[in-house]
Parts: sequence; C-alpha cells; structure tokens
Amino acid sequence: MISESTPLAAVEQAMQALLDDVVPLASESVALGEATGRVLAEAVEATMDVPPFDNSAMDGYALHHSDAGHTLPIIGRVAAGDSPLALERGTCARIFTGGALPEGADCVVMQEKACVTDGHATLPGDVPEGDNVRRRGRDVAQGSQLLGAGMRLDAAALGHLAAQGIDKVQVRCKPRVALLSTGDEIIEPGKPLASGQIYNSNRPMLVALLEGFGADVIHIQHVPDNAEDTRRCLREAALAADIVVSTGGVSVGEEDHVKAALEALGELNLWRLAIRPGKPLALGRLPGGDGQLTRFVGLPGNPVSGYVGAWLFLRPLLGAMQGCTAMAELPRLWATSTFGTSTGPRQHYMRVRLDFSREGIQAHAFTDQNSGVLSSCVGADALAVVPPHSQVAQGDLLECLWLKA
Ligand SMILES: Nc1nc2c(c(=O)[nH]1)N[C@H]1C(S)=C(S)[C@@H](COP(=O)(O)OP(=O)(O)OC[C@H]3O[C@@H](n4cnc5c(N)ncnc54)[C@H](O)[C@@H]3O)O[C@H]1N2
Ligand code: MOO
Repeated sequence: MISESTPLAAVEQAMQALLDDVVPLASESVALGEATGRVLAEAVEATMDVPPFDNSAMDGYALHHSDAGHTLPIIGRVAAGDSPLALERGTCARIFTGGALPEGADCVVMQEKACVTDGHATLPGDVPEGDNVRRRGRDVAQGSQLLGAGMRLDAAALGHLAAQGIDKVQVRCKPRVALLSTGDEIIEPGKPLASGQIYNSNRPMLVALLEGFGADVIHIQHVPDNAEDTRRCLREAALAADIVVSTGGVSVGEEDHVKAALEALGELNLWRLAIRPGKPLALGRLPGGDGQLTRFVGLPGNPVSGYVGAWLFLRPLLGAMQGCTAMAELPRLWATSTFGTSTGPRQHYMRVRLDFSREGIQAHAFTDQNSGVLSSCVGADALAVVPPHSQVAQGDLLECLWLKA
C-alpha cells in the first residue's frame, strides 16, 4: 500500500513501473503521405539501386575520358527522362543534369568548361574517369537495409522510401490516449471566468505534446472534483484507450480523488516522486475494454509539472508502445551554468534556454522556477538536471535534457 509515509520514489523506479510489460502495439499500413512521425514496424529492404542508372551530375557533355582534350562531334542530346543512347569513341553527347549517361561514355564535362562551335565541343584535357557522374547504386544498393524497424519517419526517411517507389509503409498503430482534466476551478478557454476559476492551460499543451510524441488523443474530458465522478470518468476513459492521462487531483488534499479512484478501479504502481516539479505523479493501470489493462499516468495539476512530466514519462511510454527506442530517453548535452542553485531531497528539472557558441553551450535558467509558472517553459530548450542535495555554482557543468529533438 503506497501512502503519504512511503518514501518518495526515484525517477528510475518510476521508469521501471512505467515501462514494465509494455509491448509495441499492432501495426497498420499507411500511405507515405500520412506517415510523417509514424514508427516503422519492420525494417525496409531496398528493392532497387538508387540512382537506378549512371547519370550526369551537371549540364554539359558526356564523353569517354580518353577523348578529353580533343574537339569532338556532338552526336546526340540526353535530357533527364530520355532513354540512354550509345556513344562511339571520338564523339560526345550534349547531356543535362539527371540525364542517363550514354553507353560508351564515362565522364561529363560541365558546359562552362567546353567551347562549342558548329556542332563540335572542344573539351579540356585530363578529365578523370567518373567525373561528374552519379553512379548507379551510389546512394542505395539493391538488397541493403534501407531503414530499420523502430525508426520514426522524418522528412529525409520519407524521401528515402519514395526514392524506392514505395507508397505505403507498415507502421505501429498510434497509441490511443484519453486525456482528463480534473478540477472544479478549471474552465475551457473561450468561456467567461468566475472568481476563483482559471483557464485550462494543461489541455492544449498536453494534446500538442502527446500528438508530437505520436499519440492519437481520442477522448478529452473534464472531471469534477468528487470521488464518484472521478471513478466514472477514469473507468469510461480506460475502455477505448491504450493510456489514460489525467492532470490534477493527485496530491494529498481531500479534493484530490485520482489516487483513490485508481486504487478502487485498478492498481496504483507508484505515487509521489523525489522530483521537482511533479512530485505527486501517480502511475498505475485501469481495466480496459478488452480485458487488457490500460496504462494510467496521473500528472500533477500545476502546468509546469504536467509539461515536465510529459517529457520525462509520457514520451518514453509512447515511444515504447510504438517500438521506438530513440524515444526512451531525451538526448543529453552538457552546458555551463550561468546561475547558482541548490536542491533539497528532490531532483530538480530546471527549464533553461541554451546559447550555443564557439566557446561551448551556456545554460540560462528562467528566473521563476515555481511549478505554477508556465512562462518558464515557453522558449525553454532543455531541462537542466540538478540531482538531490547538490549545489550548482555559476560556471559548473550541468547535464541538460534536450527538448527540441
Ligand atoms: N499538503 C500538501 N499539499 C501539496 C503537496 C504536498 O505534498 N502536500 N504537493 C504539492 C505539489 S508539489 C503539487 S505539484 C500539487 C499538485 O497537486 P494536484 O496534482 O492534486 O493538482 P491540483 O491540486 O488539482 O492542482 C494544482 C494546481 O494546478 C492548477 N491546475 C490544475 N489543473 C489545471 C489545468 N488543467 N490547467 C491549469 N492549471 C491547473 C490548480 O488550479 C492548482 O493551482 O499539490 C501541491 N500540494
Ligand atoms: O512537485 Mo510540484 O510540481 O513542485 O509543484
């Protein structure tokens, strides 16, 4: 039984509880145009050479290198898309960038270096074999692995697939996420605020983060601050989702019902972490619709706690469900601190802006690091990790988790 007297858990324990038993979701075939950010479910093998034929890298004249230094008759013309022609020794062909190299030619002289009169080109001497020629298979060799399983498809990877003529890819299904906002004080933007109420800043922020991590946010709901509604909303949310994420209501006050609802409906695996911000994080499982257990991540209500918690916990969980190992950890870099600070028992994830220069990287902390101050996340490049019970002085090296990956 996890209670207020249970010592605060470390991040490593939370990661274990979070990722325990997670297996990648099923896969589906999607059109290449819809595949940005999706994760490959299987490796893709190259079925053809790229480029598929030797071709010219320049607009100019194709010849055999042994004919360099001579004046040659121009016997043909090859634009990109034309079928290749054949060249006899002692002749050359007009060729354009991307045009198929004629049989018998082995180099291209760019037009700026040729002198053309009366259908003849005078070409410079000493043109090496292969000059300005893009060889067949130089980029990709048929039979080689084009992309590995678990790769998140970015712009270059999509281009690489298209160059093979591929128009559909087998990718992991998007994890379906239900997002609940708890709190009687929380009002949606666009509606008037009564006194004591605040706008729901967590919702659009988390939808954007979740979608950026590859999720399909299928269910969004507001949860009133009472035990019965909290149980009902959690139960309903878990039916169709792979993950239920909630914000708020997870601390120790009598208006905080999430932990108790989770314990009543499913299981609480971990509660309260030695981190700042985000101490009252709750991890567990809820009964899903198909007899499976749906993962539950209860983020604290403070917007900065939600923001940091999403990067630290939701990103690796969504990565694991999509079979993407690159999402398991945020990229780390080391930066020189421009500030001093000290920590108590909780590891501090400070929002910093990084300056890159020839001298190295400098980390500037946002002045107010309180977990209610969302402006500390706006424009933050990284989270500087300050371990528990430690001191940081100006000039010290700080480990930073890069948020722009
Ligand atoms: N006696 C104690 N009190 C608190 C403790 C503690 O250990 N002992 N922990 C504090 C810490 S640390 C945090 S973090 C907060 C988190 O509490 P909850 O997760 O229960 O969150 P709420 O109380 O519901 O909300 C906290 C704060 O955030 C605002 N909020 C909530 N949802 C949203 C939203 N969707 N958009 C914008 N702002 C939101 C809410 O109004 C509160 O101001 O508990 C401390 N208390
Ligand atoms: O752990 Mo809480 O997020 O600091 O305010």
